[in-house]
Amino acid sequence: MRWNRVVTVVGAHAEGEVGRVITGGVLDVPGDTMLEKMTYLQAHDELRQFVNQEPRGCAQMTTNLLLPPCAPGADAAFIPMQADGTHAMSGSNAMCVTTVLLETGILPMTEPETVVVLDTAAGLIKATARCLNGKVENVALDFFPAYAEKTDTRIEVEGLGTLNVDVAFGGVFYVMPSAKDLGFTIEPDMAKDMVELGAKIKTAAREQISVKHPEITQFNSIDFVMFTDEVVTEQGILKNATIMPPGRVDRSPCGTGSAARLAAMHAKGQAQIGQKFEMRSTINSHFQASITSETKIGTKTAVIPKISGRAWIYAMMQLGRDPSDPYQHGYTLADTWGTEIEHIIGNCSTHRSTSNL
Ligand SMILES: O=C(O)[C@H]1NCC[C@@H]1O
Repeated sequence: MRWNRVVTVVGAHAEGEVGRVITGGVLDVPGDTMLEKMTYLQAHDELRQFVNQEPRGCAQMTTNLLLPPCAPGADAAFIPMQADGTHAMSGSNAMCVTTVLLETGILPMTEPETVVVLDTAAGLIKATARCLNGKVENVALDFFPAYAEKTDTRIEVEGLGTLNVDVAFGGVFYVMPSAKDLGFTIEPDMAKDMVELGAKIKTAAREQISVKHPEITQFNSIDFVMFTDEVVTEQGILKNATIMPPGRVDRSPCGTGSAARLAAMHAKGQAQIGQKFEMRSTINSHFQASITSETKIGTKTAVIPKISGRAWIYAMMQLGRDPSDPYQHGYTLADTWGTEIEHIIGNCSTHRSTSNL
């Protein structure tokens, strides 16, 4: 075998959402902060294309690049790379990264509890892993501040008319329509319909609502639509369905989406500090969610969410590239990758990358 590129990847999922972790083959990324490193990767897309695009990847997953931390006091850092690009933070992926770090021994595991501080482009995340007999049984994430940009705001959506939505930041910006307002409940057989509805709602929201994080001004666009639903409201059992490019449903209850939802609920007086919620996904997996305290982002009232869930390792793999492979950067096609992203076929990448990653 004569590969000219090899990347070691650990396959993991958190409550059903795949978050693979690159543990070898990439030394570092230029930048003095994780925000700068994320920005570099957004401009030099080769690594993401190599690991996420066909034949080595697929649209329904994230590949997380594990890096040394930049922030003092952090133990590790990660950057989520998804089908539409590189993002600042991800809850289900933070659970996968923490589980991989401890179960593969990159960081020492202590029982019954190990704390891992993760550095991300959106800020520091304290991950508390409950460990038993070498297994990470649960990862509780103490998020950075989440806040509601708008609550109960109306948008006009093609084919749907006027829709009431919340918009909030939980690590990325979410627009959150209620499934009930649209006449459905979040169930597996609604996945395709939610993807189609989500595309229209995201277009409308991006056109009609402007967002800008008060402190990290680079965060200035709505990334995901997350449909919200109630299962048993009185018991705090809720449902989330995050629609991700190029057109698929998050298999987890969505950590950053749950954080954003808690911020919107708190702003509307529907969630109090310490109140516990169970966030369920379209496949009925679940996160535990609560607000630990209130804070400020600039002049905006914000909350500190705590989101916890389980992750499992399912594979150890090496991804490689033969010099004669005509698809050095991989490829995508609209049948499964949709039309929102630019398709790359053949030996060239749309971003003629100068990166040496
Ligand atoms: O849990 C989360 O925050 C992630 N799950 C997929 C979409 C988000 O990145």
